[in-house]
Order: sequence, then C-alpha cells, then structure tokens
Amino acid sequence: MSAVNPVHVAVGVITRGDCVLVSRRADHQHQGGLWEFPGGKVEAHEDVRTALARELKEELNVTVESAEPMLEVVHDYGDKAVRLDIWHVAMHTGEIRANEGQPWQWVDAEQLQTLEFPAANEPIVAATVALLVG
Ligand SMILES: Nc1nc2c([nH]c(=O)n2[C@H]2C[C@H](O)[C@@H](COP(=O)(O)OP(=O)(O)OP(=O)(O)O)O2)c(=O)[nH]1
Repeated sequence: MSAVNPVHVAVGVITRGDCVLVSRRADHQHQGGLWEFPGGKVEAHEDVRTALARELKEELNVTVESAEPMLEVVHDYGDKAVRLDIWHVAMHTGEIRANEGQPWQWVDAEQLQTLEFPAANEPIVAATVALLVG
C-alpha cells in the first residue's frame, strides 16, 4: 500500500523569462528516461525549502534566491507513491551545471508540452504553461 506513505519530494519550477528549466531522469531511476522538474526527496527532519535549495544546488549548481509554493500533487505509481511539493523558483543565481551528467534545457510553453513527463506531472505542466504564458 504505497499510497499510505508517499515519498515527500521537493520540486522546483525554475523560470527565466518565458522559459522553464527541465532535466532528464537517468534511465536507471524510478520513472527513468522521462523529463522532470529538478528536485528530490525531502530528508527526515528537513524543511521542504531547505531540501529544494539543497537538491537544486547538488544537481544543477542552482542557488535559489526566491521560491514560492505553487502546488502539491499526490500520485500513486503502484510501485511507489509520491507527494510532489512544487515551488516556483523565480530568481536564482549560479551557472547551471549538470552535476550528475543529466541532460537539461530551457524550454518555452510550447516546447514544454511536447516533452514526455511522468504521469504525476500533468497538472504541473499545465500550471507551468499558465505561469509562462500568463
Ligand atoms: N524531481 C522530480 N521527481 C519527480 C517528478 N515527477 C515525479 O513523478 N517524480 C518522482 C520520481 C521519483 O519517484 C521521485 C523523486 O525522487 P528522487 O529523484 O529524489 O529519487 P529517486 O528515487 O528517483 O532516486 P534515488 O535517490 O532513490 O536514486 O519523484 C518531477 O517532476 N521531478
């Protein structure tokens, strides 16, 4: 019963002008090979903002300068359930560098809608499109 205890994940929708940063999950990971908004698991006793900042720094050398809560999505994949805590990162510093060798790119709303994401991401993509074109 994975849904009983969803994994809490901090996720960043990092925007720059009319674009958003997406990265690709490694093939060996859960939901591997699909695009994602960068982030990762919130560790025990860790605040979600701290987790967001830590994960974005670790994965992409991004320093979060401002982040606002955007939405929350609970999804049960069957093999694993997740609670995605999504934050809009409107301001960041640091030169982006894929520390885990993962592909990443800036995409606009139109390009975003052509990419393959995990099933849980449908409402996140919709909210991000609204944010980018709004
Ligand atoms: N970061 C991120 N994770 C997402 C998104 N959509 C989505 O379903 N997820 C899921 C995939 C994973 O099950 C979980 C994120 O966990 P993670 O990337 O830290 O950890 P993982 O289990 O893949 O990798 P590991 O640390 O166990 O090797 O959330 C998304 O847009 N971004």
